[in-house]
Amino acid sequence: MDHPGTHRGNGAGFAPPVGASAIEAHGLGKQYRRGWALRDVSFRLPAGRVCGLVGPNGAGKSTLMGLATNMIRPTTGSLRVFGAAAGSTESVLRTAFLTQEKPLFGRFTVAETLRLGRELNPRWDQEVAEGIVHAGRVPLKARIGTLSGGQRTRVAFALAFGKRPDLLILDEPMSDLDPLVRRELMATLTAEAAEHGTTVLVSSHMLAELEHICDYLLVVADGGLRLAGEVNELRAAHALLDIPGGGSLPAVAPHTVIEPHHDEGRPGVLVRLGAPITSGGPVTPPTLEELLLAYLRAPDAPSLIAPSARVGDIHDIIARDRQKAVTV
Ligand SMILES: Nc1ncnc2c1ncn2[C@@H]1O[C@H](COP(=O)(O)OP(=O)(O)OP(=O)(O)O)[C@@H](O)[C@H]1O
Repeated sequence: MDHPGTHRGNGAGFAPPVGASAIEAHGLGKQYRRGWALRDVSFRLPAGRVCGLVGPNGAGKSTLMGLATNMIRPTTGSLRVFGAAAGSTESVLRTAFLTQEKPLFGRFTVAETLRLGRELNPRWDQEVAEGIVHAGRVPLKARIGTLSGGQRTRVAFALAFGKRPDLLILDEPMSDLDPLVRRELMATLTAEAAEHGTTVLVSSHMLAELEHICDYLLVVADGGLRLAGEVNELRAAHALLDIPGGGSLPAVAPHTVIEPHHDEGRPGVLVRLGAPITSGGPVTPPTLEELLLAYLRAPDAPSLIAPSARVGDIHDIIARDRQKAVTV
């Protein structure tokens, strides 16, 4: 079953509707007894993106994913999935969630587990699910309880992909996989996302790995959103600048220094650009990993929500109105 506003599975790639949001959060917050796990978070994740969710331990990543899948109820604010309230039938049918725990029935065989997936999901794709299981040579007759941790993860992946979700949320799903299997499942992930236009939100501490698969980024720290936007727009908003002689920080004004950066022993800084740089040769944007490390190491740096990730942005509203006019 296709959904309004999506174009799916023609094998020629996917162009999400202009302005469509997979996730939109407004003033989202979650307070536990010990304090706020997430506070006043507002952003949108445009449909069709593969988005990395990054942050230090305890930053609020799992909480955000729990809120997006209605496993956790917000204390403040709201979150919508493709325009529907998190937890509504529509958002549940369109979302697959894979956690670190991967709860599966130990007594079920792999085949029975996939059959359950088929019976519970109207859009089930048996071929995709079996393909993922077969690629790891996991026997369909094996009981889940007898599988290794990595094999169980593979079955959980098969269930998630077999559901043919529009939004796939992965909470550090690959921590127990060997490097070759990680690579294989990452490749499956990006191929599936590109072919079917699936929006992916994946949390990971493996920054170098995210660089290969993500075109969008959310960085959380201490319960707040620090960076949000397209990888390219976030990288282009920053630069690595040499500081000749090693001193003179005023030379980097009007930019915001995020952190000192030493490239092959040359003193420099990673800055958020406050104005275009017109002199001094080409500007080097940081790699995604350099950018993420800088923000993780500099918790006091001001947050940056790029235009594409802002909610209530006038351009969004205009684009969405245009889209509505086209689809009416
Ligand atoms: N059920 C809960 N009860 C109380 N506090 C909680 C609960 N779940 C999470 N927290 C707290 O909320 C904060 C955010 O936790 P969360 O699990 O979202 O972080 P995370 O970014 O996913 O961390 P990690 O990278 O370690 O998995 C932490 O301080 C955590 O202790």
